[in-house]
Amino acid sequence: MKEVNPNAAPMVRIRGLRKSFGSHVVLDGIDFDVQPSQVVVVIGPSGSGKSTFLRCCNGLEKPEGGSVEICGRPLMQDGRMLPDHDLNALREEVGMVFQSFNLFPHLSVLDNVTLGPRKLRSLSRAEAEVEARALLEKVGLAHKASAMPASLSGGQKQRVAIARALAMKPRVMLFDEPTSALDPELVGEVLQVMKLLASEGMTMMVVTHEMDFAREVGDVVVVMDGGGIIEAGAPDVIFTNPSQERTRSFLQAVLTRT
Ligand SMILES: Nc1ncnc2c1ncn2[C@@H]1O[C@H](COP(=O)(O)OP(=O)(O)OP(=O)(O)O)[C@@H](O)[C@H]1O
Repeated sequence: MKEVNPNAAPMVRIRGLRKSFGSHVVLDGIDFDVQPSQVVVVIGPSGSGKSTFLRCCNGLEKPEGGSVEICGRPLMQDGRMLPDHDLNALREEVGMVFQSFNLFPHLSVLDNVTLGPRKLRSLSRAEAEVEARALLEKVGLAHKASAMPASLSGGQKQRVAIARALAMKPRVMLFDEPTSALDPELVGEVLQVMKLLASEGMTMMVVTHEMDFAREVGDVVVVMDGGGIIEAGAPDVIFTNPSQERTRSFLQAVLTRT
């Protein structure tokens, strides 16, 4: 477990977060802090609001109430989002990786990674390419710089998506089921890159069904159900001695399935 400085300001501070779709309350007043360098793994049954929670943390979903702060700066307050210009600036601090990769299909791997820094960080093509090649090296794909996304495996696409998110130099990385769309034999290569980022001190929030990853890499495991966080704690506690019966039966169901 990483040392967490109790006096450090949280990297992500969430208070009273509420989100509904129509009459369906998905997040019912969530309070949570993510400390710098922490890896928070979010687990819970299907439909428990894990993705919605993550998406609220970078403004992809607009909540009805509550606040989210990134590095002390409000992304939303009392359910009101920042104006677009400020929201976009703050979003650059929060990288997001989706289940479905979301690469630009008409751009090469290198151009996928350089686009954001050129447009939003105002880097020259040459500067952006130097950084992008280093990131592709980090995710083990330096040799695929000129390839088109369609020629890559799912695991390779996801590693490009991670490199692309990192190219914006985020302070926090959000992963929404990054391995769920992958064939089982490709899951490991993506988890490996995520483990590397964790070991380098990246602050991460990860929604995943990969319980081994939650156990090995998570500093905190958050269990969601019924519109809220039902418990949160160190993986060894959550996995061996959860305080909630709902956590126990969820884990039992998941662990017997895998
Ligand atoms: N855009 C939307 N419009 C209407 N309902 C939505 C929308 N997005 C999510 N929901 C509903 O909100 C609830 C929570 O969805 P969410 O995707 O956050 O759950 P989850 O825990 O991530 O589920 P899963 O593990 O299956 O991905 C679900 O009942 C879902 O159907």
